Amino acid sequence: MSDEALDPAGSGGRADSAGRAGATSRKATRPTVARDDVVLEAVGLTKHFPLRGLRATGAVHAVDGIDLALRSGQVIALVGESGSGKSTVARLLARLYPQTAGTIRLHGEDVTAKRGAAFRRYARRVQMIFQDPFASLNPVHTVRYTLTRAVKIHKKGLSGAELEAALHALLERVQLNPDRFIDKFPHELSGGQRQRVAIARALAADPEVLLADEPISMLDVSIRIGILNLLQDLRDRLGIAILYITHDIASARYFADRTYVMYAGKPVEIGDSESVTQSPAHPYTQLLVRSAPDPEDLVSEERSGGRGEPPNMVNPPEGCRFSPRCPFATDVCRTATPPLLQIGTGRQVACWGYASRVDGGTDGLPASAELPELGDAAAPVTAATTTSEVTR
Ligand SMILES: Nc1ncnc2c1ncn2[C@@H]1O[C@H](COP(=O)(O)OP(=O)(O)OP(=O)(O)O)[C@@H](O)[C@H]1O
Repeated sequence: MSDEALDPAGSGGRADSAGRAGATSRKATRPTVARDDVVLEAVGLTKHFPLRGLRATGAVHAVDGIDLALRSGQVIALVGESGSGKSTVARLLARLYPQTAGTIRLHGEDVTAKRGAAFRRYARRVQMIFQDPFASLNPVHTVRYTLTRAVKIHKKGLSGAELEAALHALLERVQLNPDRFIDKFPHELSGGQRQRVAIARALAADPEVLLADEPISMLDVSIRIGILNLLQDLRDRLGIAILYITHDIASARYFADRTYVMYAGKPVEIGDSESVTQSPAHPYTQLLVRSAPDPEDLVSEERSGGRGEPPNMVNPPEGCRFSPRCPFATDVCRTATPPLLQIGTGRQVACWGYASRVDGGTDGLPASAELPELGDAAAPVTAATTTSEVTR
């Protein structure tokens, strides 16, 4: 089934009067935030999963000390290959896992110890959208049932015409025609339509933050852009802060305001998406960009790539975790962990190759003789600079 049944009017124009389910309750539950205000913040967020088994010792270092600030009306992309810790970051922010270390703050308030009603209040403000819309909707329930349940959890006491209006408003908000879709079962919907219903269910909570974990990767290529456009619309109209998790740096450029490139549980490059994708500074980002043959092409089935060893996350490499795969690595890269260095407005890179160029000199950084020679950050990556390729 195609997505042609979408309401082409987008219902966006009606959204403020009808499209926000329970607009009055929004006022009651949601603090007023200005566009670009920090809504959700992680500081030093870390997750180590202890190995299980009789003789097992150690832990998987899934996420190691990430700082992240999600702002109202902004999309941040977390990009990286499989196993780099992207989903774990989203699950930590959703409080589905306890963190090993670090703090999560909502509007500046530490939420890491919240339980019971306080946790439930947090959970409704920070909603997750999962990768697989086929698994995330119960096949025995209609769209009406699924959305009614979500609305009633978050807006107790709604019934009759008010409830019906709220359900219609939610479907309109995700650009599905309510009359056509409200009584459908999941098997009667396309993947894109199911993902829209899953997004509508998340919106029932009137969230301030959406954590979208690869929301398009399981969808037919022809409908991916439609879902990204919908999320963009929610960002713009409702000012929702969005964390967008993806393997695909090309879609990050299209969709995200800022991009964080993750490698082996750590961010290695951060900046506005245009700069990160057009002039990647970190050798790993260069490799990712290189593996996306056409940055304009959001609908490819697969990116090129194949060779290259992902790091051991139980005993991550010493120093820079990318050093075993990096064509520029020197001794310092293999022994000392590079900090995130400021390399321009809003841009940071964790690479010793930039240590001699950062503002404020090189105090505390290795002597320049020890540092790797990197090419111009803006220079295109060539085969000669690429010894391995990302696996996905
Ligand atoms: N519940 C868990 N228990 C143990 N290890 C886990 C658990 N969840 C994730 N990991 C490990 O943590 C590391 C990071 O996994 P994560 O799923 O966050 O990466 P990812 O970048 O999202 O990968 P993918 O794109 O494949 O989902 C991996 O080595 C993974 O095997």
